[in-house]
Parts: sequence; structure tokens; C-alpha cells
Amino acid sequence: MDDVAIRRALLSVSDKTGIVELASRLAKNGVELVSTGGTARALREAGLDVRDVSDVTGFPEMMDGRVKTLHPMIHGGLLAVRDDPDHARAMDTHEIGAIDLVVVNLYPFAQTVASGADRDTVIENIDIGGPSMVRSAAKNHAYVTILTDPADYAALYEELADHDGATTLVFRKRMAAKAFAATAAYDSAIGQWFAFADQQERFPASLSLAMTRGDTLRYGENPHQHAALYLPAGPAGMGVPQASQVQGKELSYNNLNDADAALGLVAEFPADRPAVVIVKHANPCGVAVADTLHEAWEAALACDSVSAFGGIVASNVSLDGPTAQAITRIFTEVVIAPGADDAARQAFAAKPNLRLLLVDSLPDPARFGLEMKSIAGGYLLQSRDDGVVGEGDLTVVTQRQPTPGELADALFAWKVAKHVKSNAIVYARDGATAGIGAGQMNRRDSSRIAAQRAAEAAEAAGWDAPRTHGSAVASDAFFPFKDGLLSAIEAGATMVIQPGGSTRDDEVIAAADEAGIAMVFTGKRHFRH
Ligand SMILES: NC(=O)c1ncn([C@@H]2O[C@H](COP(=O)(O)O)[C@@H](O)[C@H]2O)c1NC=O
Repeated sequence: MDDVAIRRALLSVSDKTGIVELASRLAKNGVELVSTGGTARALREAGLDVRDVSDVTGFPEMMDGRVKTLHPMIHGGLLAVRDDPDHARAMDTHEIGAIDLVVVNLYPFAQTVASGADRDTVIENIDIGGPSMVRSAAKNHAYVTILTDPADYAALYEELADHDGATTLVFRKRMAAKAFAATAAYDSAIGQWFAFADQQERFPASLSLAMTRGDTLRYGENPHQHAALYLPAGPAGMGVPQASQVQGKELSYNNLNDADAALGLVAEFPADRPAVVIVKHANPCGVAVADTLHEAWEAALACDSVSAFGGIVASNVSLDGPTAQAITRIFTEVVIAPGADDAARQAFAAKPNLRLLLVDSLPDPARFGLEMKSIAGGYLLQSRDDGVVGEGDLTVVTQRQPTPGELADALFAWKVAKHVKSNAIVYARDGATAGIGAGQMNRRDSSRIAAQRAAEAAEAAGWDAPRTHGSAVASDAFFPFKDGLLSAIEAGATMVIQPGGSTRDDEVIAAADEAGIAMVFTGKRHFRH
């Protein structure tokens, strides 16, 4: 018989949601209530009869609440193996009463950190007595029921109703598993805060991540893969998981990944000029800035309207009606932006499957953060690629100086190249990408593919020449040979931006000089895998 009747309960909660109802129901079932200071006060105010923990322990709660329940009268009552004669004798000798149910939720450590509280306040919000009780009760789930989440109170009511005021071992096991996961996440958040925020360690000797499950996704990258979204237990910042979904189908694993890529790139463009990014398979296939958002959309789409089909669209400003109308003319999976006016919402509503996501703000491209990737047998961690290159960081290495227009296009192309999988080649002209070559195993192929796409776009649009003519071209890493540069020159580029640093830089610079183009080195590369 695995059922244990609930006769005595200890309630000690920071989040007092639902605690009065829970205690009232228990009291009605004849359960004795024991409670700590603030919780006991709340229950008494609701007219319930409660025994103070200090009455059970014979010690006052002391040291600003640091010591309340840390006592053998409590932990003996939680940990005793009731069928063990020695344990039973110890309980008799010391007059320790069994505790059948523990309801605890912990000091709000993560919320305190997120609020920007000072160090002393953060430290004071490390709960010690609570996790100790949670662990004691969860370890002894053969006899004790532990609840750590107000969302489980309803399940307890059902359990007690179905089992005549008792809980089953199955229920206690389930709640114990949840309890240990809760204390592990809690301690992990504390460990992370000590390592990263307090000690400013880049890579602590040991690292455990506290995450809570968000959505369980239909499948992963492919239908035979399982997937779920997890969120950091502590402060998360702004990103796709924090966006609100206004309409559309459930987000898939690939939608989330692609929307993250689109949002990360569009956030590189200051909101004083509208920008649009179209992403396919985590690579941009069209990016533009313009005087109006609608113009930016048209220019981004013109880069590669074939690839844009089924794409993810991000903008750096609130969506308006004309832009939304234009976006809905092609099949679009997701649109993400920092807002949408009524006309835009109305336009999107005509495409009910289209997922419209709104963020409160764009992520800061220069924010600190770690990226993690799993490899067989381990994990790779690195700081985010927060490198931002401005005009002052550039060295002109050719005889010819770039014109202001070329320079602006080069810096634009460089921003885009940072978000294109390597080897990345990006042609840009007049604030819009003209051709993008992504993810090739050599730079020359990326260059050729980008030029070929630009030629196809020109043909589709009926232009006289591809927009690579007179463009600036960005290469995410140096040209190891001059062939990559030559194919860019052949495509019509008049300006090159690249990190430099190849042993053959001299050859590459000579080829640029020979063609009469301008070239700048950034001194920084942007591999992306
Ligand atoms: N010190 C202790 O012995 C102790 N025992 C329980 N707590 C916590 O005190 C909180 C409830 O306090 P109150 O009932 O006073 O509002 C709970 O979050 C519980 O986890 C404690 N606080 C911190 O460690």
C-alpha cells in the first residue's frame, strides 16, 4: 500500500499564489498546518488555524529569516524512514512529528537579479532553508509529498479527492522529480550569477545551465527529430522566444532558428532608416535599407526573389500597411518586427497561416553573450560575434580611395556578410544587396554564385545589367588567392572590403590596383558556421 494520508503539512512559500485556498482545503480535511512567518501571517489573516514553525522547533525564526526551518524537529519529520524501527524510535525519543506534505517555493533569486538589485540583496535572496526542505521531502518521497509549484496545487486536490485524503507513490515520485529539477535549476542560476555577474569569469571551471522548457515543437530540423524550446531561468534579454505571436501557425524549429538569424541581422541597422532582411535557411537572401520600409522591402526582394519564396522577413521598424501588403504577395513563413500598425495587421490577417511576431525591442548587436554548440563528446562555447566595424576601423590598401557611396555600400555589405555562412561574399549597391554567395567551401565559388544570382535577378527584372556592376563586395575572410577577387572584379565590383591578413595580400592588392578598384581592410573577420 503506497498511499500516504496527509495529516500534517508544512507550508513555506515566497510566491503566495493559491496558498490560502490550498491551506483552506487541507484544513477542511483535518490536516494540521505548520508554517513560517510570512506564510503563517497570510493564512491567519484568512482566518485559518496555523502552528508556527518556531513553536515546533522551540527556536525563534532568527537572523533576518536566515534560520527558520533548519532544525531536526523539521528535517527529522521530513527524512525519517517511518517503517524503520530505529528511525521510529528516534522520532519517539525526540518527540519529532512526521510531516506528510511540504509546500515550498523559494526566494525569488532570478527575479531579484533581473531587477538589477545590489549584491547584498541578491545574496539575501539565496534561499537555504527552502531548498533543504525540498530536498529532504523529495528524497523521502516514499512517505512525503513535496509541492514546489503553485501550478501543481490543482493536481494535489484531485489526488486527495481520488484517494481519500492520501497521495499515491506515483504522484509523490512525479512531484519529487519536479522538486529536484527545481532545486537544480535554482542552484544553477546562483552558480551562473556568481561566475558571470559577480566574478566576471569568462569560462567558469564548471558550468550548469538553468533552463525551463518553453514550447514543445512539432519536430526538429527534420520530421524524424524531436525538439523543444528552452528558455534561460534567469534574465533572457530580447529575442525570438520573447516575441509575441500575433497570428499564424505554430512556430517550428526551423522558423525559430531562421527568425533568430533575421532578427540578429536586422538589429545591426539603426532604426533611423528602415531596413528589411529576408532569410532562407538561416542565410540572408536579400537585405536593404531605404527611405521607406516598403522601398526597403522591394529592394531586398529584388536581390533574389526566387530564394525569398517561403522566407523569413525581419524589419527594424514597425510594419506599415503598404509593406505588409507587398510582403503578403509572396509566400512568407514568418514576419518579425518591433511593431505593426493596424493596416499592417489587417493585411497579414488575410494570410492566416503567416506567423507574425512582434518584439518589444531589437537585440543589441554588441550585447555580451555566449553561444553554445554541441559536438560529439562535448560542447563548444564562445562569446557572440559582437564585432562592429566602422569607417574609422578601415585601412585603404589600394592606390584608389573609395568614394563616399562605395564606402557606405562596403560597410553595408560587411554588416550583411557577418550574418552569412562562410565562405561569405556579399555584393551591395545603393543600400541593398545585389548578390549573396553563402556557405561554399571556397571563396571563389561564393563569389561566382553571388554574381550569378545577381545576373539572374537582372534578367528577371529586365535590367540592362546586374546590380553587381558598380557595387561594393564584402568577403567575410581574406582572399587567400587573387582568383576570388578577380571574379568579383569580373562581376563589376568597384570596391572591396575584406579583413586582409593573407600571406598573398600583396598579390591581391596588386590585382585590385591593376583593375583600378578601391579596397579596404577591416582587420577583423566574420566566419560563421
Ligand atoms: N532559513 C530557513 O530556514 C528558511 N526556511 C524556509 N525558508 C524560505 O522562506 C520563504 C517563506 O517565508 P515566509 O513564510 O516568511 O514568507 C520560502 O521561500 C522558504 O523557501 C527559509 N529561508 C531561507 O533560507
